[in-house]
Amino acid sequence: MGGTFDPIHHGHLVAASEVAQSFDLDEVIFVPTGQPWHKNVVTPAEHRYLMTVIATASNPRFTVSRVDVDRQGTTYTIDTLRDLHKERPEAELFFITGADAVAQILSWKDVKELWSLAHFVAVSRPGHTLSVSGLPHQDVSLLEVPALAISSTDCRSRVSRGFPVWYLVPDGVVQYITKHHLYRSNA
Ligand SMILES: Nc1ncnc2c1ncn2[C@@H]1O[C@H](COP(=O)(O)OP(=O)(O)OP(=O)(O)O)[C@@H](O)[C@H]1O
Ligand SMILES: O=C(O)c1ccc[n+]([C@@H]2O[C@H](COP(=O)([O-])O)[C@@H](O)[C@H]2O)c1
Repeated sequence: MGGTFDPIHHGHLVAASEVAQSFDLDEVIFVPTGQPWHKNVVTPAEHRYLMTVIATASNPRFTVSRVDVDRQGTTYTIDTLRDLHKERPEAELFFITGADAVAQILSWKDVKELWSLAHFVAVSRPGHTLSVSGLPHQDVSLLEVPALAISSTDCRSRVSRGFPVWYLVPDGVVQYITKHHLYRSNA
């Protein structure tokens, strides 16, 4: 599951858990982005990576990969999948996205090659229509997951306005945000 994870929240974790269960996955690898081309991310990748490690630590099926954080330059999923294939040549890869992300997928780099590297699973998300219209049906599955209207944007905004994010993100992530003074002034 790729994401900016700025910060990781319970919407991400529930989506990953539901896909793991429904597709009988051995492992869910969370892959925090380095610098995505489509977002102006100001929080250093190392903070986003560590929050993802903290959030996933209690689930033995969840792991976190540094492939995107450690690669120089802009993050593209085509590179993420190539790197994961090199690391795990025997693995059958699934890439988990939300309804909003999959709706943009035709604009992603080397999209035609993406389908040969992984099966894509798009999960429902409040406020977004889940659709595979225009996408190769054999390569993309849809999954309805419990609706959690949580976004990282809203979490950042709440922290910057002095509102709590308890129960929107895991407790350890709240503590990390507080300790490192994240999101105090940016929404
Ligand atoms: N509440 C949610 N329910 C289902 N999927 C989600 C949810 N939040 C995020 N996702 C999906 O998780 C992946 C990573 O999301 P991302 O890290 O960009 O979080 P975000 O909440 O969308 O962030 P931002 O608000 O900064 O855009 C994306 O594919 C996104 O669609
Ligand atoms: O490869 C691309 O061109 C591309 C464009 C937009 C998003 N992605 C990936 O989609 C995942 C979710 O992105 P985001 O912005 O919702 O965090 C993340 O792993 C991004 O690297 C990838």
